[in-house]
Amino acid sequence: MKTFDSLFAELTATAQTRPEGSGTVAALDAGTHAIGKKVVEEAAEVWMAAEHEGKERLAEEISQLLYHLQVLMLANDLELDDVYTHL
Ligand SMILES: N=c1c2ncn([C@@H]3O[C@H](COP(=O)(O)OP(=O)(O)OP(=O)(O)O)[C@@H](O)[C@H]3O)c2ncn1[C@@H]1O[C@H](COP(=O)(O)O)[C@@H](O)[C@H]1O
Repeated sequence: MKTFDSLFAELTATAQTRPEGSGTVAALDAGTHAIGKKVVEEAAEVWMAAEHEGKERLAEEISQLLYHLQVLMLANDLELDDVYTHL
């Protein structure tokens, strides 16, 4: 099963190797403004799922939010430790 750290390692490699058809590469090319909008959209979907859609949908929406947060980290040259130091 993927974890937060293993997904970040995968996305870091994806950003470097830039495989064709990667949504991550497309998002990174679109830039921080576009990624930030996606983060806000996914956060709203997390909120709605928590209120109305049940645990399974909530877990799915949270996974998408975590993904987009990681893309935002990569777009801004943040490492996991830059975040973990504040936990
Ligand atoms: N975990 C994810 C992941 N979570 C969410 N997403 C993206 O976020 C979108 C969220 O879906 P929504 O239904 O909320 O959005 P949508 O409006 O239907 O879709 P869009 O029109 O916004 O793309 C998905 O369509 C994906 O584009 C993800 N994209 C990729 N990953 C993983 O990231 C890795 C690299 O992926 P690629 O860069 O695509 O190769 C792989 O392990 C993937 O599994």
